[in-house]
Amino acid sequence: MDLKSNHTPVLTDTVPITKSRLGVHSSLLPYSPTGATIPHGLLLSIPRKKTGILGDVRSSGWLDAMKSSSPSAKKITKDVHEFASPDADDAYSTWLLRYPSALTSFEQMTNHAKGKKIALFLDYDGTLSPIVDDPDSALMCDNMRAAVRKAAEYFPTAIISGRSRDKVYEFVGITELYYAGSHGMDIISPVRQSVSDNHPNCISSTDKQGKEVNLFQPAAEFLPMIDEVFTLLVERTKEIEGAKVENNKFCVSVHYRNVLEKNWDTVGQCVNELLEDYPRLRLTHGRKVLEIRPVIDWDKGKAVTFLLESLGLRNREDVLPIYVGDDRTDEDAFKVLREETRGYGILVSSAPKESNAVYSLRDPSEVMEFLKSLVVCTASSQNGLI
Ligand SMILES: O=P(O)(O)OC[C@H]1O[C@H](O[C@H]2O[C@H](CO)[C@@H](O)[C@H](O)[C@H]2O)[C@H](O)[C@@H](O)[C@@H]1O
Repeated sequence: MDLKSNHTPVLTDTVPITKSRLGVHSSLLPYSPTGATIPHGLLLSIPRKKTGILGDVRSSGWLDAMKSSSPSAKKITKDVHEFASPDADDAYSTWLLRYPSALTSFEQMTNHAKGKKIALFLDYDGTLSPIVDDPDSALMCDNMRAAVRKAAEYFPTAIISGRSRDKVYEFVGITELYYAGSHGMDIISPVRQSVSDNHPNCISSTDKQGKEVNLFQPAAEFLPMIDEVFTLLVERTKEIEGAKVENNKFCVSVHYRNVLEKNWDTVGQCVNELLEDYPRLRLTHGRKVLEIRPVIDWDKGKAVTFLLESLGLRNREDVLPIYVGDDRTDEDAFKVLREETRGYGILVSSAPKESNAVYSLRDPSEVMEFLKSLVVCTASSQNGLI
């Protein structure tokens, strides 16, 4: 299977992803962990600096990063579907040459996948549910739920979300799936001895149905810190109309989708100022959201590898992982698949953007169509092999 296709890997994260890359700091403070529970290999060395000079901070980029963090759902709809200009259409068509639609390339994809077992990895927000103004109302529709449930009958299927694992489980509500919350920092996976041997933070536990599982929480020691930061951010942003702080267990999201653009810098300042006091936390950008997370070397890409290993599917020539996602955090997973030249990353986007994905889908409704097609195609062949 040739996954290199006709384009070379690209770096997608045009917006800086760490505090140091945001230009917040100008001198380097090596990260020194105080906790003992994180395996050494997971520690990220993030250069940090304490400055407090917010003028410098602003001029060095985080406000630009906030502004460029994905068009709103309304804007996408307007730009692409309702009043799409010929220029926008042309740009999207040109972009599709580099990231072909997984629907129009479906036959080609399944031909490449012949004889392989598919493992499905799905992001939640913007992939299974459309982006909406209120994060608590981002429910997936029943048809999508049915499509995911059906897919899980044929393929091992995992949801990997920035949300807390409990929250995403509440939204999805399908017991047959594997769930990774907090951008992969909270995973429930099948019991497998080799995995718990390799990952000291992996412990035996039981899931909601009482089944024995492995629970992997590589940032467990950060829990009190994240709670503290959540409480402080709720307090400090309470005067900013429209700002919303979400506790995602091992990370915190600060939403500014509903904040007037003129006040975005106030949101950014609040977050960056607070982070000055937490050198073991870092900042990443999502879709109109600032995400605060522990400085550990763990992301959605590592979560995919972990889950493949837990499912006994890692390093197997007969396994084809497919990851569908829309966000910058999903790029880590696309990258892993691309670098290992196995599997397909599928970017969900209605607007052209750089990605490590190989294919694209326009929106969640196309994701649903894709999942249904995979099931139909697989059902018509033998034993889950296509
Ligand atoms: O990894 P994901 O499952 O894609 O989660 C990423 C973040 O998604 C949510 O925020 C985004 O979706 C909201 C609902 O559509 C939208 O209002 C918000 O602007 C988006 O950023 C979620 O609320 C975050 O906590 C997740 O980190």
